[in-house]
Amino acid sequence: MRVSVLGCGRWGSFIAWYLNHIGHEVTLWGREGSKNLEHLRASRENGILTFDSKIEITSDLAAAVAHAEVLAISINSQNLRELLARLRGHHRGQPLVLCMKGIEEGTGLRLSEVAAEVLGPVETAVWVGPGHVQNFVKGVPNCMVIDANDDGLRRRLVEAFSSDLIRFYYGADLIGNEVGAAAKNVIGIAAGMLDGLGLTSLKGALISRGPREIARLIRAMGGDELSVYGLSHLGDFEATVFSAYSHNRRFGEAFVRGEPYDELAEGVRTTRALLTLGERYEIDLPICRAVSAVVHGGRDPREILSKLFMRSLKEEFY
Ligand SMILES: NC(=O)c1ccc[n+]([C@@H]2O[C@H](COP(=O)([O-])OP(=O)(O)OC[C@H]3O[C@@H](n4cnc5c(N)ncnc54)[C@H](O)[C@@H]3O)[C@@H](O)[C@H]2O)c1
Ligand SMILES: O=P(O)(O)OC[C@H](O)CO
Repeated sequence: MRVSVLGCGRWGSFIAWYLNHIGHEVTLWGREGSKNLEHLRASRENGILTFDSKIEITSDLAAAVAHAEVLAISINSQNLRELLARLRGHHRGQPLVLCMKGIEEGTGLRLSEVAAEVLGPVETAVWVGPGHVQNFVKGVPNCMVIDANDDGLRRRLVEAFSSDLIRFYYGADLIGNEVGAAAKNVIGIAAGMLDGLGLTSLKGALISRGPREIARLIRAMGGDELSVYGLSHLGDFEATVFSAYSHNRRFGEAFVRGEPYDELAEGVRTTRALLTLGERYEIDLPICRAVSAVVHGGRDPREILSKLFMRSLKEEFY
């Protein structure tokens, strides 16, 4: 399959590396002037992976799109709308594979909904689930999930992209998989905060209570609440809540320690988007609210944690 990957950061570069590794014809596009692109062009490596000579690297969006049967996109979620608007003039209806985890701030739209809003009806898949580049390039396998708004696309991609390095499952709940994947980053920030506060032992409670509030939201949005226990959310906790590689977990830890953190932590802006959805669907999201109170509201994390504990008492499952 001829695939163009749009976005040459940590994950986009990996997607290009992986698809080439399993025999697809790959072009990687990045913005002209992008440091990642320049570095990859000059050295064909990015500090974590090394590119095979067959991978084309370009800053010509029109050429990258013209070449492709499928477009895989992996950039900051909040910039997807802007990239799709640039893509509009070149797009010839090729299916999109969104390799990203977020919900649009301001609108509360899932990324597949953003794609439909900008490009009109388009076959769109999401590729989500656990995995860090550092592990994959060492040959450590993982399981992921591909879901789509079109059954044929979902099947074609799972079958074309599966290998002994990534075992893909057919996703069957686009709402649940998109919301679950985005929300795991917020749980990851909360986990990092616990690490930073010396409260790592509370992570068990976090990974039990976090999915319950996200499950209620998914159900209210028309998805299947069981999706929260699939690869896109619970299945991603080892790679996020417990991993030394997770940018979201590391952001949360650095934040409560008052240290700077420069990498992309998608959960920061997804937190706000989830609260928008919580209001829209009248679902209380206490853990998301707590993360937002600390990260956006500047509140003391210990005080916010104590408030979480002192809420009215509840049945465990409701
Ligand atoms: N296991 C997984 O599924 C997995 C793993 C890592 C990251 N991700 C997801 O991949 C996405 C990207 O994360 P990352 O770690 O690669 O981030 P990153 O910061 O390393 O890379 C983002 C890239 O997007 C580019 N970019 C930003 N706005 C753009 C625009 N408007 N047009 C073109 N390029 C633009 C940046 O220049 C950068 O190269 C996130 O949504 C993240 O959650 C998924
Ligand atoms: O490093 P993070 O927190 O962006 O997580 C990366 C992947 O989503 C883990 O599967």
